[in-house]
Amino acid sequence: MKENGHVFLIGFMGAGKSTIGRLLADRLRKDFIDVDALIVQKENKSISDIFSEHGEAFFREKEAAYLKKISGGSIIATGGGILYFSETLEWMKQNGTIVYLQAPFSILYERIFQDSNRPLAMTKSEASLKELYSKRHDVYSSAADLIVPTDCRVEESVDLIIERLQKD
Ligand SMILES: Nc1ncnc2c1ncn2[C@@H]1O[C@H](COP(=O)(O)OP(=O)(O)OP(=O)(O)O)[C@@H](O)[C@H]1O
Ligand SMILES: O=C(O)C1=C[C@@H](O)[C@@H](O)[C@H](O)C1
Ligand SMILES: [Mg+2]
Repeated sequence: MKENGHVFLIGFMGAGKSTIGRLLADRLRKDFIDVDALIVQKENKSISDIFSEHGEAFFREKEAAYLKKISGGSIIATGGGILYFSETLEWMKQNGTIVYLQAPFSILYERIFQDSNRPLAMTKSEASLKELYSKRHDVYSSAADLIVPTDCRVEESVDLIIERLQKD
């Protein structure tokens, strides 16, 4: 783990970034920030309302801007689309360790489908979500310092991240 650096959890919707982030922060005694929740709080609107009122590009700009304001050494659950801007990835590489939470599409689909808090999952068909998953899988994999499976018990994923961060 980089000294004073953040731990960025990346991965597709339902991969467990929010769930794992909270537990990881407790175990490592660090602050936990969920970028999705931060945007909702700062903009005082739900993610779905931001998407429908201002569009996806507006959401992505806010996401990148709020991410960069988080103070050092936090555990950060990013949004699934955080790598939308390549410049954000460069910033993340310089400011912490990037952990890709990975699970097969079929498992993630079961976790996210019909969840009204995830506008992309609500508006896209299973086939187009699968296509998005495949594209993102390549981007997340090449961005990651560590890849950790989340198609297991939550505690196993958390233990694995801690073990690998200590070696990193
Ligand atoms: N090993 C695991 N790690 C993480 N989450 C798991 C695991 N096994 C089951 N889950 C479940 O999967 C769901 C993951 O949802 P969560 O909201 O944490 O995902 P997310 O990556 O933050 O999604 P989003 O990008 O939409 O915010 C939770 O309901 C959690 O309990
Ligand atoms: O995968 C995505 O593009 C998104 C995931 C969510 O975490 C939110 O950031 C938003 O719904 C977009
Ligand atoms: Mg989340």
